[in-house]
Amino acid sequence: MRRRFEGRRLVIASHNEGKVREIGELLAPFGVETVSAGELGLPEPEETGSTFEANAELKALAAATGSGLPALADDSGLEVDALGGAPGIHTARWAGPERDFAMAMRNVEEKLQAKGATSPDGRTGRFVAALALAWPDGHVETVRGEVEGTLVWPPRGERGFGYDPVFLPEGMERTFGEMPSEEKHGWTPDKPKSQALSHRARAFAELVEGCFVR
Ligand SMILES: O=P(O)(O)OP(=O)(O)OP(=O)(O)OC[C@H]1O[C@@H](n2cnc3c(O)ncnc32)[C@H](O)[C@@H]1O
Ligand SMILES: [Mg+2]
Repeated sequence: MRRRFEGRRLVIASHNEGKVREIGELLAPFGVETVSAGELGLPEPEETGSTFEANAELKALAAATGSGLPALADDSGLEVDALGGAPGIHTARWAGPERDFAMAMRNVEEKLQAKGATSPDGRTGRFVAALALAWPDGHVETVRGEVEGTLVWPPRGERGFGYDPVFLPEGMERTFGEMPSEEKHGWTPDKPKSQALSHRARAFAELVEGCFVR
């Protein structure tokens, strides 16, 4: 049994604007008042975990204990099969301190080229997201969502954030960078969770089942 979120206010424990926006969209139908870690002036904890789940949990717990409110964190990344699962939990770091995603996408592409990965089946990977919902008393609920796809080059589309323009989700014709965010989510609370498309929406659909009532 998951612990249910019964408050009014929830901290979105992320300093990534793109994520804060997407999580806000996913939460909107639940009538929860959200505030981001940045707006509360909470520090960005060091991500010392060796899994997405561990990093999501440490970010959520830091925000929940720092604010006295329940907090939802997301740790996510891109795993490229031909690169042995890299960049994985280091996906943000590949963009450098300036968070330069044009450079990060180029870097992934150069590594794929160096492996001779030119055909789509040599360029498979997935986006992974772990979501952790933590309470100030230290209780945490954690879920994971994944979406398989292929890496395209050159980047396509101006929407979304991060690596979205190079990620073509399986069975789709447009990259995440070309989709409006409703399509990237693929899910609203009136739909079965199997409709969720993005890693984040898949994880969220799993989490709300036990933790949120509309
Ligand atoms: O830790 P917080 O403050 O939440 O923000 P962050 O950007 O550092 O987030 P992560 O540590 O979880 O790193 C995730 C990386 O994966 C990328 N990423 C995650 N989800 C993505 C998505 O839906 N589309 C594109 N890129 C994504 C994102 O741009 C980051 O570089
Ligand atoms: Mg981070």
